[in-house]
Parts: sequence; C-alpha cells; structure tokens
Amino acid sequence: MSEQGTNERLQAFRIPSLPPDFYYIPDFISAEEEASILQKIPSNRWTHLTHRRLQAHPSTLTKSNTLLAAPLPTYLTSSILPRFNALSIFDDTPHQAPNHVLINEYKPGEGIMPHEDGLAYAPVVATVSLGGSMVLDISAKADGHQENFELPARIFQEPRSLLITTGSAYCDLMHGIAAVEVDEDLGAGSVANWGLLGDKEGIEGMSGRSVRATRVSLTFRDVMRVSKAASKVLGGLGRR
Ligand SMILES: O=C(O)CCC(=O)C(=O)O
Ligand SMILES: [Fe+2]
Repeated sequence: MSEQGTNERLQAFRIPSLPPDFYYIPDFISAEEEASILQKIPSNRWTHLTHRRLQAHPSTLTKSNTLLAAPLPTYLTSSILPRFNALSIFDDTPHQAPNHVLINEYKPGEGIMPHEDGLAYAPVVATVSLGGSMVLDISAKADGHQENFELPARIFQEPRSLLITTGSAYCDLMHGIAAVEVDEDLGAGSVANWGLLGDKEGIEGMSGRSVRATRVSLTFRDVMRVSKAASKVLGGLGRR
C-alpha cells in the first residue's frame, strides 16, 4: 500500500506500537454475512493437517507457486471485495485485487507454527475471522532488526474482524497461533490492538481470558504468478 493508496479511513485502524502496516478493523462484516459465508464453505474440499484443516480457492498453487487463473467463488467476494476496494487495500499489488483465498479452520487447542508467508504472494494479506477469537503471535525473524518495537507481540482477532498485514509487517516478521484452548492475560498491556477491539468489555468480564471456539479464517492474497493456460483450455471446450 503506497502513501496515496493508504487512505485516511485505514490510518484510523493502524495498530500502534507495532512495526508499521498492521491494521485491525473490528466488525468488518455483519453477523448475517459471517453466518452466510460459514454455511457456504464446501464441506468436501478440506485438506486435513494435524493441527488445522484448510482449503484453497480457486485452487491450490502449482509446484512453481503459479495460480491457474479462475474466478473466486462469489460467496467469498460479494460483500467483502467492495469493502477492500473502498479501503484501497490491494491498489498496489500486481493484479490490484485478491485472486486467492486460503480458508483455515482451527478447533479449540489447534494453531499454526510461527512462519512467514513468503514470495509467492504480493506482500499484502487481508484476513477475515469467522466464528471464534484467537491471538496471533507476532515475532521478529531470527535475522530481523526491529529495535523500536516490542516483539514478540500479540494481536487479538475477534470474529467478523479484518486484519491487514502488509509492508515490512509482511516481509520482516513471523506470525503463528498457539495451540491452546484458552487465550490468557489479555489486556491493554499485552494486546497490541487492544484500543481497536470491538468488545474489550467481554474480555475484561472474563478477567482477561478468552475461550477458543472453532475459528475459520479467510486469507485473501494476490498471487504474483498467474497462468491463463488452463482457463483458455476450459474456455475453448466451453465454446464448442
Ligand atoms: O488463520 C490465520 O489467521 C493465519 C493463517 C496463516 O498464517 C496462513 O494461512 O498463512
Ligand atoms: Fe501465514
């Protein structure tokens, strides 16, 4: 996101105290939209891993990290893409729009090891959370210098929220989710996006604890390398 692309509205959601280019927006989608998306995720496309299950739309990348061009399903785009556009989130990526969505589902006690998302994608991830809350742990890479910021840090993601990770936050940091059933010690001093949360009171009422429920995340990305070959073949067949 360039300075021009980053509009005023987005600046209000920047997570202070962290390296630049994390933005957190609570209540990005409505409860009705959340329920509708959850209900439309196909039950027969999951790949099961030890600590989560996932599916990729429109498809998994090839071995050379190429996306075979195909549209995203409309249930993932109809309410969400116009809002991304209004915030100029993908204005500076090669295709100026997300072309790939990874859906991850975590049951209580599941998580994902610290990692970085790498070079197959433009350095912008927009993550919509559905169903449950959890803490995303942010840490510096072993070789990274981030003296001005307090790392590791924690970002609390509520259901229906959007987290944008871009710029150096994408390139220089790692993220992971602890495999726990309860996130603890949540408060103003320990959660980087505390001031931006939609429901701090709910956490305070639980003395800084948040019990995990099943969480589904939609990670929207722009894959750099796209092949039109497959769609040409299919289009050609379709015309016959
Ligand atoms: O579920 C999330 O929010 C994180 C998923 C993730 O890091 C990934 O798919 O690369
Ligand atoms: Fe990731």
